[in-house]
Amino acid sequence: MSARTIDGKAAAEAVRAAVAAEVARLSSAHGLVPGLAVVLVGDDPASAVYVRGKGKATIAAGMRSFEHRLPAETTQDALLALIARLNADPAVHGILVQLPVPKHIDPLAVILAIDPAKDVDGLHPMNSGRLASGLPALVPCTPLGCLHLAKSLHGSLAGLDAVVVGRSNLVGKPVAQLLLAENATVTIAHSRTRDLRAVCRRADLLVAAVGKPGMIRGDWIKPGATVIDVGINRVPTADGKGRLVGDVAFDEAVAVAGAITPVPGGVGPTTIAFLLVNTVRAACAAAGLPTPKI
Ligand SMILES: NC(=O)C1=CN([C@@H]2O[C@H](COP(=O)(O)OP(=O)(O)OC[C@H]3O[C@@H](n4cnc5c(N)ncnc54)[C@H](OP(=O)(O)O)[C@@H]3O)[C@@H](O)[C@H]2O)C=CC1
Ligand SMILES: Nc1nc(=O)c2c([nH]1)NC[C@@H]1CN(c3ccc(C(=O)N[C@@H](CCC(=O)O)C(=O)O)cc3)C=[N+]21
Repeated sequence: MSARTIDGKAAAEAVRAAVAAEVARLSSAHGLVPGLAVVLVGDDPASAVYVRGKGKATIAAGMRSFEHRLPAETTQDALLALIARLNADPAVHGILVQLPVPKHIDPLAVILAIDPAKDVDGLHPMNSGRLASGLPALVPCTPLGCLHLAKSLHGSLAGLDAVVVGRSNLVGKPVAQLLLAENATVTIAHSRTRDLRAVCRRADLLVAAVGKPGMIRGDWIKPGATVIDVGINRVPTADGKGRLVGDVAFDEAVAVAGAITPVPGGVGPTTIAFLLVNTVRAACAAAGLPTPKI
């Protein structure tokens, strides 16, 4: 049996079309044009892939895009000063600082500097705390994408055994919170988990967010399970260009799983789509308008 491949690109296009329609309505009815500022300090391979897709998608949805590419030597003070300017800029409704930042910059200081109302990455403790407490919040985009794909496949996730491998604040923990809110029975695994293979094999829904190419093997997957592969890893190829692979050994997993997201073309495009959604939500909240239904 071969798993169904989940088409993240098509799912993302549908979300982006809904965003574009909402942006058109906001701009004609309220003169509101949502704006997203993206800050990249230095370079990181996964961030480079993300930045490539984001600017284009923002413009295509009818929104404003403000890109700030800073050299790797940028000081923390200079970065915090830029964030303060973006916090104060009424044309900017969403701020995203690409992670990781260079070693001499404290990522927590950066996250705490962002106005929680503009925190479209959902990383500020105000937002992660609200998510954990079941209150309305800006939620990280990749977890929103994962949930969107899982729900479009399963409808209800209630009672499913879900295993999330990875516990970062950006992906693992918020994915687990969203799954819990959907009434799945959630296990969070990490680098200290004993017998990870056995833990993964219990999962009806397996989310891999580790950053290790092909770490999750075919025999770690329960036959028929749904596999959501968040990993974005660039591996070398003979032609020197390199290619993107996920955290799941796709060729093995596809023979066992019921459904699986590919890399590229799975979770990645939905991350970008939900970044636009979060920016529209933040813009509406800033303008005192109700949360749009997208
Ligand atoms: N598709 C998309 O849109 C996005 C993709 N990504 C990609 O997803 C991946 C994960 O990102 P992110 O969460 O930010 O990464 P982090 O490096 O912050 O977290 C990785 C997590 O994986 C765990 N881990 C590492 N090694 C192992 C192991 N051998 N066994 C079990 N668990 C392990 C770590 O455990 P511990 O806590 O114990 O150290 C940690 O919790 C990366 O490839 C990243 O590029 C990220 C964001 C968006
Ligand atoms: N503050 C912060 N928030 C993030 O959400 C964040 C980050 N920093 N740093 C880097 C990682 C990585 N990430 C990706 C998002 C989309 C694709 C994406 O669109 N991928 C396409 C790739 C298409 C291509 O090949 O270009 C796909 O998977 O199909 C990739 C990677 C977000 N991240």
